[in-house]
Amino acid sequence: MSAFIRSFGYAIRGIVAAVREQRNIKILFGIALLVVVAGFYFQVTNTEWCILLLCMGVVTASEMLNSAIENLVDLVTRERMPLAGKIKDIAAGAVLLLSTMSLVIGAIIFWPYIF
Ligand SMILES: Nc1ncnc2c1ncn2[C@@H]1O[C@H](COP(=O)(O)OP(=O)(O)OP(=O)(O)O)[C@@H](O)[C@H]1O
Repeated sequence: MSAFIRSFGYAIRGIVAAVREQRNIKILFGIALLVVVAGFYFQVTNTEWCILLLCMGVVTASEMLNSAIENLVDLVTRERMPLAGKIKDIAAGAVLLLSTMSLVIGAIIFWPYIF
């Protein structure tokens, strides 16, 4: 059990490190807060809450994984290398893809409440 609690502590430390290091994650937390406020204001349904929470979790987690990959690449090499750049670009592309999808999902959910 103590090993479980310890690994939970490491994970929390990882979240804190990612938030401190990555400006994008701070922005994502800000957007998530706005979405939560809008969700309460428009009183979205339970299903819509689940979809919104899933989107926020997936986008934030993908940004954290992107940050971990960037750190790993920098650990392996600080030299400018095409492969290192490609790895970082692919990881960043994954975040962009999920963020765009989540933006569209958010628009689909909130559009009928706003207009
Ligand atoms: N080692 C590298 N070799 C080649 N291209 C790189 C390398 N590191 C980063 N890049 C390119 O720069 C982009 C941004 O990378 P990253 O966010 O790590 O910033 P950086 O260029 O390393 O500079 P900094 O970390 O100081 O902001 C990557 O998506 C990639 O295209």
